[in-house]
Amino acid sequence: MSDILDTILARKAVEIGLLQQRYSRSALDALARAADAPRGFIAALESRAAAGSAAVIAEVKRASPSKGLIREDFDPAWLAREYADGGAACLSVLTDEKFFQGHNAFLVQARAACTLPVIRKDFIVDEWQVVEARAIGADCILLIAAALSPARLKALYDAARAWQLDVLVEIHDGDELDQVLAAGLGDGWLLGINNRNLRSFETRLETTLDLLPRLPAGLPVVTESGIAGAADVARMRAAGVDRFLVGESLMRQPQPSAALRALIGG
Ligand SMILES: O=P(O)(O)OC[C@@H](O)[C@@H](O)c1c[nH]c2ccccc12
Repeated sequence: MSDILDTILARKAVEIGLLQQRYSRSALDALARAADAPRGFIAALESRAAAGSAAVIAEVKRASPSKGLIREDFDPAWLAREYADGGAACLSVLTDEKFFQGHNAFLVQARAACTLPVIRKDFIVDEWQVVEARAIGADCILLIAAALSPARLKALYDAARAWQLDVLVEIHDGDELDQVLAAGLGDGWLLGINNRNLRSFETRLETTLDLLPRLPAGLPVVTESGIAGAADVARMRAAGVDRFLVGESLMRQPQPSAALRALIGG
């Protein structure tokens, strides 16, 4: 049976074809070379965590397949300034147009409005999308284990590192964790555990908590999705998780800066 992830990946194959029609590879490479230098996504996150604070990647997310439209008044530059003001370590910007109502331009606008590093949140399955990410100014990319064979994960990771991009590798269960660890990635990546199942949309914070005993010591982990407030942050921090990716609960607030400050706490 075909689920939402398969549907999204089928659309990505079309978009990659369009990208390859719009640019020659040498033209896309030239844009990527001309882009602003990467800001150091992992370094920014790690310095916040090392300082003993909750390190939050705050997400610019207008809509999602599971929630529909999340925020009516949507201004990526304003949101970026709110998130920076509220103490975000990094930003995440959805660039997928069809399923999340995102846009490459939103990443450009958000990044230009602050000094924080930005991850391009999309479904990357091809090297051209990695180069496109650098061309629009991304500092980090997401690679989703459920969408990639181990060999492709490694190839895309290597491509990202060659462009000085950091990588957030997302898993959702123990099998995906084993695959990622077996892929033999070097440095320059972080592990993300998505509490939301991309196939069923079920969101459980136990997804992160249950996987913790299986993680290699010293591997930094980001808990993603379903963080609704300060109580969830406290619960995670009590279990030793200090890095967070938060979208919806901040996007629904009239003043995201204040909401983020409350989430991070003292
Ligand atoms: O809005 P939430 O529940 O705070 O979740 C944010 C982020 O984790 C979620 O948007 C996400 C995690 N992994 C993804 C992969 C693709 C698209 C979106 C995502």
